[in-house]
Amino acid sequence: MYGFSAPMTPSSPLILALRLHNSIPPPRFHVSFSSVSRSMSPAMEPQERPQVEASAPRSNDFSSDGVAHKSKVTVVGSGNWGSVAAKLLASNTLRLGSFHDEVRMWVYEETLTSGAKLTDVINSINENVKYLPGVKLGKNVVADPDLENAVKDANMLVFVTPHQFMEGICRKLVGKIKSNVEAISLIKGMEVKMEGPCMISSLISQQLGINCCVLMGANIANEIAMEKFSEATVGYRENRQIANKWVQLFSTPYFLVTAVQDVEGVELCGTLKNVVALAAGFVDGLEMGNNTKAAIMRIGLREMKAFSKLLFSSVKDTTFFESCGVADLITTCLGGRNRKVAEAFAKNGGKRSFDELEAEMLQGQKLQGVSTAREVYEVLSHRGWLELFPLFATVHEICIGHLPPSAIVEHSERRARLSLLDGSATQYC
Ligand SMILES: NC(=O)c1ccc[n+]([C@@H]2O[C@H](COP(=O)([O-])OP(=O)(O)OC[C@H]3O[C@@H](n4cnc5c(N)ncnc54)[C@H](O)[C@@H]3O)[C@@H](O)[C@H]2O)c1
Ligand SMILES: O=P(O)(O)OC[C@H](O)CO
Repeated sequence: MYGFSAPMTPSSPLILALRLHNSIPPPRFHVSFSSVSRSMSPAMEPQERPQVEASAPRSNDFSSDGVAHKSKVTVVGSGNWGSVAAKLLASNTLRLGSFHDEVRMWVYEETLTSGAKLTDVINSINENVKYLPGVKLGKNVVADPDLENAVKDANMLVFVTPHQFMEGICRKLVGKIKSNVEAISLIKGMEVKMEGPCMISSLISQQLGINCCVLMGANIANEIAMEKFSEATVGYRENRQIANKWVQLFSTPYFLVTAVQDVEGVELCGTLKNVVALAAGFVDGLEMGNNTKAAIMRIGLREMKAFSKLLFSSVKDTTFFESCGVADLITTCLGGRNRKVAEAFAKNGGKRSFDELEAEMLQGQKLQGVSTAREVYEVLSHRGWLELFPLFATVHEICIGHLPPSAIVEHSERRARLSLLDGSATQYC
């Protein structure tokens, strides 16, 4: 079987409740690879019901001679989430007439312990044995170790690498992509430059001169790989039609995507929750219990909102109630990698470094929270805001060994003067 063999039955209570609220498309389960028929498969109707695919011609782009062109999708990245993203996209490019079937996936090449190249293995058994073992990606996913070659024909670029590698990747892509490319970033992180913080979507837009949306949410990749029901949020700047196209390209019966016009709010939620997840992991490692963890999550959410609104006055309160906000915070603090490694860090009394624990526990997968905590701390100290964000500041100081893990509670208890933050904010980057 291939494609939509969702584990939830069409009559499961959750699916029924969601459908009653008109927020989930009707079931199209058990579509096999061979039986996918463009003319017969109905258009996906995600929550905000984009009409891109539903309206008569199936293609979106037309040349001057009126000939329709199909969009080509490339995924830049092939880690745990990158591989799942490729799987999601590949099931939809087969189904939607306005996309080429093939989804190209750029792989940061490595040699496996067997001596084989990761790319060769992915292409021969259709599985990313290192970052997503046991899951077939779809036969239309093609792994490519050559970055330039992977992007050269793409109209739609999906960026999903750990954030620390994006600056170098963008530098390599300058002048190598088509002029009409649309991009989306699934990357949870930011850069801090001399001028101030720079979100990864802005880095992509500025370095490559292209529009870039974001997709964030309560999305532990391994669960989505198993086709368990999840939600996600697309953040867009102005072009609603492009946002709809991304919603359509990612939506499946088990992956429900909603678009909101708040690119910075969505991206900051996805970025900052990783810092709170470290705090939650410290609490778990110290066995402080659920009430303490809930308190830390609440304080963290308050700091996420205040920090986001201080950086970008356009950030909307409602964004924090989308999947990218409170839902992602909860799932990451319960089951994410940042939480898990922070728990081990606290259990070891801070004596083993995050780098060491990451290498041992994640085997090549990367944490985003530790570097994000440092980046946030840089912004806070630059702007004189350290006192206003005790949880964010304390997480960084614990990570670098200046404070013990137990400080997470002692220091986060200090009353933050967040009422001071309800002022206007300047837009940076
Ligand atoms: N895994 C998840 O559950 C999940 C869910 C949502 C969002 N995200 C976000 O997606 C982004 C990517 O995470 P992931 O889970 O796909 O990756 P990962 O942590 O599983 O894997 C690390 C990836 O980095 C690559 N890499 C290593 N060194 C590199 C280099 N020098 N240059 C370029 N690439 C290099 C590796 O080949 C591998 O593909 C992160 O921002 C993460 O926060 C992850
Ligand atoms: O495993 P983490 O901590 O990187 O979090 C994964 C995702 O961001 C959860 O949505």
